[in-house]
Amino acid sequence: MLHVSTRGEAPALGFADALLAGLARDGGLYVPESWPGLTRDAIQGLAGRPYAAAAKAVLAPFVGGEIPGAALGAMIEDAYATFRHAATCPLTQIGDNLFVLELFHGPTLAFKDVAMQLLGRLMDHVLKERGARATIVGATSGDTGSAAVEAFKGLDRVDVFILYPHGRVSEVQRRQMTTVDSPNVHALAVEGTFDDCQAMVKGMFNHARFRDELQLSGVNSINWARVAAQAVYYFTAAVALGSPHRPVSFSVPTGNFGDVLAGWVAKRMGLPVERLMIGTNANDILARTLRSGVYAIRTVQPTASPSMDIQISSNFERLLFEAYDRDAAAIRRLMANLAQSKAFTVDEAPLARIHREFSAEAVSEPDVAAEMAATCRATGYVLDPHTAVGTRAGRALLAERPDIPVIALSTAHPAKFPDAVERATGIRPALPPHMADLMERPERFTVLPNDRAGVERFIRERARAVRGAAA
Ligand SMILES: Cc1ncc(COP(=O)(O)O)c(C=O)c1O
Ligand SMILES: N[C@@H](CCOP(=O)(O)O)C(=O)O
Repeated sequence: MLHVSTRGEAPALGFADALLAGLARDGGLYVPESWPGLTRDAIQGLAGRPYAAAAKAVLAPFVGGEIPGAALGAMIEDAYATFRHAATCPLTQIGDNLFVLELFHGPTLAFKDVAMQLLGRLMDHVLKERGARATIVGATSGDTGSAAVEAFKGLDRVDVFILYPHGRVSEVQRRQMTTVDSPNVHALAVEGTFDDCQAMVKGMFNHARFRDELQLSGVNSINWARVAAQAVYYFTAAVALGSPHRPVSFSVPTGNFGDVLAGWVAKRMGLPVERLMIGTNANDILARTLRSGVYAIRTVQPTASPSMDIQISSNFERLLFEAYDRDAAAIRRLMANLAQSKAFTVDEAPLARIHREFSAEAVSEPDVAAEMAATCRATGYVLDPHTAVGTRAGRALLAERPDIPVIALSTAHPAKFPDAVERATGIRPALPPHMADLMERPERFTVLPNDRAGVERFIRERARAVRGAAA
């Protein structure tokens, strides 16, 4: 299976090359050149199977034989053995036809582990096969970074540099990145926002000399393999509720648009999904875009769901590529407008295509807190603030179609955001036993100004020092 860039000016790559490349060399994002499908029988056959079995069935067509089936299967088994729930990603009912898909039973308590545990193994496998090494640079608003640190710590073929916005992640998130004592892990606190960190990472990929010298790889959802791995839980959740015989809708707390895009991919592969709800917090660029067609960047506002404090939703580019019938020139034009004037307008026909499958709701800060409080009062279930955006937006779908089950993605364990949860519910969720001493562990991080050249210099020097010490 070849992968093409949304901007049409980078070489098409196979799965393993796209996995290591991260961002395409023309600044675009890789997508498979065509969408594989699963038959109704194959989808039905996932019912009752372990999560790893579903992952093998969904991911095999994307990998396309580039990694032998037995090796891929072993990596998948291994990745999901790290989860602390027998079902890996279980469903819980919290209302009439309203379900929560718990994606937080992995090592770092957020949905990022689902893809990252596999990505770490896949990258290590490909690098070993090629006798190569890589420098991973990632931008995080808190969860991708901790999941990446956990997945890549101690690997001798990769150095990991994680850029996070200084002072804008929760204490638990920060400590998950800064307390891992492994020489190949580097936590960089950038004096800026997540969008600044993400722009810096993309800038590094577009800086050809730096990219080649350090053999850069990316683990954000700009990496196609991340999105593919996230498509799996849409299948397992829908099948548990009777798909393919019964359609379901999903409500997804959204920031960088990777997770909800994975739901769209599952639908393209044949899963009967009625609606995909994009739930945003007060950083509502996507809700505004669906309403008006105008994608316009505003200043990011800090909220109780900091992982979604994002204005530039990278993966929206992948959806636009499809909505524009894969017209790469149109995508280049939109992205040039964004770079020049911090805005672009989606044309009428592509916007109408997006509306056919997606809805969007922005959930205000008081409504997020009210959703956490009301759910806890009514059911005893404690939502984290990101999940609360999803359940609240999901209720809007139910108001329109009460007969179609809505699955809200629960993207983080409430203990990652104890202050916000306690403010809303009066309950302070405890960290699970494997993290009980997190607050006592020593931290190691470097604060850097919001300046790409300076961060590149730091990464180059640090990578040289680590490689020199290891040689
Ligand atoms: C806890 C949590 N929920 C939701 C999101 C949004 O996911 P996405 O960026 O894939 O839209 C993120 C990160 O972006 C997150 O960390
Ligand atoms: N919320 C994310 C932001 C980055 O998203 P990604 O899915 O593109 O890695 C985070 O926690 O870092």
